[in-house]
Amino acid sequence: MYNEGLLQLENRLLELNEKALNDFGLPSPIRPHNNASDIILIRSYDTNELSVFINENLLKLVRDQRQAFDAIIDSVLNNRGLIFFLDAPGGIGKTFLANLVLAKVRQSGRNGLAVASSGIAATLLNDGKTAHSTFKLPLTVSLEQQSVCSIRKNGPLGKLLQETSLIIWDECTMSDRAHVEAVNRTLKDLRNSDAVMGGVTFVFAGDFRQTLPVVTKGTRADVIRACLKSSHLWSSVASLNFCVNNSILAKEKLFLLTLTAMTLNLTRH
Ligand SMILES: Nc1ncnc2c1ncn2[C@@H]1O[C@H](COP(=O)(O)OP(=O)(O)OP(=O)(O)O)[C@@H](O)[C@H]1O
Repeated sequence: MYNEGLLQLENRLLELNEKALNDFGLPSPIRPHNNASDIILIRSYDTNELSVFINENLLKLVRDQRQAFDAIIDSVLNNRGLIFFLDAPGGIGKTFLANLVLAKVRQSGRNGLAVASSGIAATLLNDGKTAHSTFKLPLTVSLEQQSVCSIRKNGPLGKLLQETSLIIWDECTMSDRAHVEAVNRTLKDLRNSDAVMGGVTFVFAGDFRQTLPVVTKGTRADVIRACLKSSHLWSSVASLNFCVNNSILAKEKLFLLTLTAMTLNLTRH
């Protein structure tokens, strides 16, 4: 019990700032691994469960979603390191597609990381976390500084990012581009690569029609300047556009009509 407590504490510390208990003068837990730096901050997935999930949902993809799915999976499986942006209005199925892509990549035994700009959006992704916690993003970034994330190359998180084949960043349109640029610099350094995002297949998802980055006391021009679209990285991004998902809209319309009918019935009595 005592050892289990220490293990859990140390795992959390490693996740938060890559430090072990003995870095703080506290007793170290006994681990099945040789040392704390061997811990890989990655979950192992049940491939049977993933297969069931994929089989259930792959056939549901509409044409545009399927094309996007194939393009992303092709980039991952052939190590093309392409950068995509899932461009569609809210409710059209970006998160649905993202979860399916993650399942496919994880089922193939590769690492797929899911992050989102907000905590709520992160909970909708399978094993998703916030971009801030995953990339250890600096709290204050400015476009003038060449900020990087505080991730050690030989630490567990550094190793994980070197081995990752796919990163999905949902609701990226809410993030300041300085954060995305800091991640780009960090991945290039960690993966010893000059390619954008260090050569990992990267999928941004979001909707510029929804919330944009918040710039304290900023003008409209400042907000536009903070947008991902204003970044030099944007020229490397391939947009995958979704049309309106008719089948889903039809169901939603039917649901709304049923609700309206029920409300009218209630008010009549
Ligand atoms: N091809 C599909 N088949 C069945 N259901 C789908 C499909 N695509 C999306 N959906 C469903 O539609 C709803 C909205 O999808 P989703 O949350 O992925 O949209 P989104 O584009 O990420 O929205 P937002 O930008 O608001 O986060 C969800 O309930 C999802 O399960």
